[in-house]
Amino acid sequence: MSASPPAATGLPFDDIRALVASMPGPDEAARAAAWERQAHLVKPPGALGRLEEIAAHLAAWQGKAMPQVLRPMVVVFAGTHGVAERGVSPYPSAVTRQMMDTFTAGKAAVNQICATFEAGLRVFELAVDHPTPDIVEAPAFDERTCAGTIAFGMQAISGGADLLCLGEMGIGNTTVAAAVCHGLYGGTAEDWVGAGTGADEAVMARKIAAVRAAVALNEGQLADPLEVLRRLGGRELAAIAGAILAARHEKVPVVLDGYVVTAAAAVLHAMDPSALDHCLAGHVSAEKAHRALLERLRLRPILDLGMRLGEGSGAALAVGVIKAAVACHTGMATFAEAGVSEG
Ligand SMILES: O=C(O)c1ccc[n+]([C@@H]2O[C@H](COP(=O)([O-])O)[C@@H](O)[C@H]2O)c1
Ligand SMILES: Cc1cc2nc[nH]c2cc1C
Repeated sequence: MSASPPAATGLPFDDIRALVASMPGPDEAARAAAWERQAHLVKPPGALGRLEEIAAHLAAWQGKAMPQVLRPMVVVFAGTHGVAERGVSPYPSAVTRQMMDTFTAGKAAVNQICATFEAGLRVFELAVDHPTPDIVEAPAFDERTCAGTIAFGMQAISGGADLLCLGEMGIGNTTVAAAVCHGLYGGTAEDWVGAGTGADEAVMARKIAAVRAAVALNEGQLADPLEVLRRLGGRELAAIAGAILAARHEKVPVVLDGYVVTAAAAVLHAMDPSALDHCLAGHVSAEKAHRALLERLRLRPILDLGMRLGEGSGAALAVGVIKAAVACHTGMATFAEAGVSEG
């Protein structure tokens, strides 16, 4: 269930930029054919609401009028963060490996949700025993390692999935996600920091101070979104960006999980506003800034259940809705086939 840590590939940022510049667009003929079919299915037009949009989205990005979700895959990237030693989470960094063991034992929340919807689950370890440097003091990576970790994340689709759900595990990573958002979008540290796993007032104050200081350390160096990722991010965020990019090139639609995954996705969006067009937001998490971030990215969450777990749980839960959308699209009769009178 886990893979080895990222190997340094020597891939520089220019290669990542080239992959962003060469992203394929949607199959508009497949999208149009899907909407045409929806118009004839045995229901009042539009009566399946968002399910119809989801079916058309999958048609456009899988490139087939009759999309399928037979092999949904949830990929969880796990990383550790030097900044966690500043007391920005109620939990110790050791929980990251302990939770990986729990995923392997099949006993975490995401395991149960994947089993419920017959989704696969893969956990990729990203050198969990070697935290990235504290972003308040130094960049999280050098360019080669950051690009190598993005490349490593591209393996997420290697199993042949037809829908890729992205999740993460990493104590301290809601601080890192806030730093990335603050670095990309400005505002104040307070705008982007939330309670994560359940920060109290003292932890919140340390989080805000850490995010403010990390961004201040890099003042004048954050115009390039890949530099924001390199200086303020972490391994799981870099790998998630790579997975989103690889899925786009392989015609695999993506489902994003919570704030941390969306912050990683935002790096690609800042490089090219169309970079997330193949992505659905599985849910809006209870992390304070997630809703605002989704709005900024023009992503409408499928679910809004007050969850704030991470580990891909919200994206995995959305698989149930997405599977139902595809089942209706492909399995329903048309008015003519059912012999039902059209209005
Ligand atoms: O992504 C989210 O919306 C989210 C919100 C709250 C918590 N998390 C998870 O909690 C961990 C990070 O929380 P923290 O407090 O350690 O920064 C990490 O393992 C995430 O998967 C994730
Ligand atoms: C127990 C626990 C489980 C998690 N799953 C994702 N992040 C997590 C953080 C904690 C603390």
